[in-house]
Amino acid sequence: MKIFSVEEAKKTILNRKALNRIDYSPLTIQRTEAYFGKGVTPPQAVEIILNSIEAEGDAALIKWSKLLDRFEGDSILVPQEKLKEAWNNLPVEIQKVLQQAADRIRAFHEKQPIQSWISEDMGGMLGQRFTAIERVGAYVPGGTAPLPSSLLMSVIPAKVAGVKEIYVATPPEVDPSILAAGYLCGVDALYQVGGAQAIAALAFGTETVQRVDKIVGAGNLFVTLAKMQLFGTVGLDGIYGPTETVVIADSSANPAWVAADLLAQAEHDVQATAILLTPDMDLAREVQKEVKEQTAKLSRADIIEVSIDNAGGIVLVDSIDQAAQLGSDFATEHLCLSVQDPEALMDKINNAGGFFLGDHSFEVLGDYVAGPSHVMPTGGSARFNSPLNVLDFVKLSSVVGLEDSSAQELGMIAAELADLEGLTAHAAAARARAVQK
Ligand SMILES: NC(=O)c1ccc[n+]([C@@H]2O[C@H](COP(=O)([O-])OP(=O)(O)OC[C@H]3O[C@@H](n4cnc5c(N)ncnc54)[C@H](O)[C@@H]3O)[C@@H](O)[C@H]2O)c1
Ligand SMILES: N[C@H](CO)Cc1c[nH]c[nH+]1
Ligand SMILES: [Zn+2]
Repeated sequence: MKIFSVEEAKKTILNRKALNRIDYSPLTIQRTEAYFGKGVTPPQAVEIILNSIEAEGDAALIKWSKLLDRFEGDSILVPQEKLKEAWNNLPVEIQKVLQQAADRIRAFHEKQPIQSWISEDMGGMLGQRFTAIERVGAYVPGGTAPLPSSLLMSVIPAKVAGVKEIYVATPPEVDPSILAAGYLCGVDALYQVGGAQAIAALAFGTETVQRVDKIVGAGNLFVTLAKMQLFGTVGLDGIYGPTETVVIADSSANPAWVAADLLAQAEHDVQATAILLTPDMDLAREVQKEVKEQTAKLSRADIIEVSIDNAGGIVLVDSIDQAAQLGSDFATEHLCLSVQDPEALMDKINNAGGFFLGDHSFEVLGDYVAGPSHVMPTGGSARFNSPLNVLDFVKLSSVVGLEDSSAQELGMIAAELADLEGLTAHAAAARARAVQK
């Protein structure tokens, strides 16, 4: 893991680019050209997929799944009895930990206050009425690693919000743990399809896949690019792409744990980001050594080495305050504060998907069982977006039921403003109320 100066880091690993203009890794370019032809970029490949799903439905879905995921089945829909069978076949201790995680995630999201309200002190009924989104698609990543935890983290907040129909899509072959998690959470259907093609199918609907009102869930570059291209066609939760973690550490931090936390997130994807910001050169060297030694023992060392080489590093900062500013500007998904006083440091930082306070509240707890959803904003979108939560599954409607007297008085103001805008029909509608019934 390379040690950077702040100046070097600002030109490289801390330099955020808009997602669809990033320099794709050679591996990603090579894979995409292998499927779509020389010179085809990932956004162009995604556009090809989306257009074909919209035009050809299931036929295109099967075609892409065969090409991209070596799918050999003939139906995208996994029968519900397969979900129940997978749950029943799980070892009891695995059923127990999935249930424990699900219970904590539910308990956390049930604490989120969602309350419709009506006031009567502005001339009649005025307020906001919350309603759950009717149909939600939850994408569960499963390319390099099946993530049943992601199914819990996407579906449970939707259930707490009152969403009536929840459809899951995840790449084939679907790991039994994901099927079992789908049974545990009571999903309405589970489709064995991944990538951009899954997002397109949920957005447009096909002969087999239910069209939904909103799609949530994390995914790789292709899933994220598909969501970006489908903005407006379907409701979307945000940019929850390749995993990112930034650790801010001082001399109090445990270098072995800092290295372990960086590697945990680096193993998600060749495009994952793992960065340490520290003013302590001794710690930097210790972590560098730990990263090397620990990586050698990890089964996903191949992914880690690419991601660390691609977007990882240690940045030697002048102070913890400078680290806080750099961290906030980077707006990472996970921000781990392994410092003497993490709460005080958090108060100096505005942007992060999730704050993990202290050496013991490590982000892997957040990945599985702390409670908040681990589906968190990436690509710098933590500047304006949040981790997936109950609010993603409700929408509100304004309620206006003014008393006649107030309406007439306000109508005259509206009419003047309509005149100002040259909207004569608006003005006429307002003035029509001014005339006694
Ligand atoms: N931000 C978060 O909250 C969060 C949470 C969990 C996981 N993640 C991220 O989700 C991602 C999971 O990635 P994954 O790849 O394991 O699974 P994935 O399910 O996101 O993507 C796999 C799909 O990508 C498609 N694909 C792969 N290469 C392609 C190519 N060259 N052209 C077109 N399509 C292609 C395949 O069809 C496959 O079904 C990782 O980046 C991980 O870091 C993020
Ligand atoms: N850290 C991931 C979010 O970027 C979530 C996850 C799932 N399983 C393990 N980790
Ligand atoms: Zn993780």
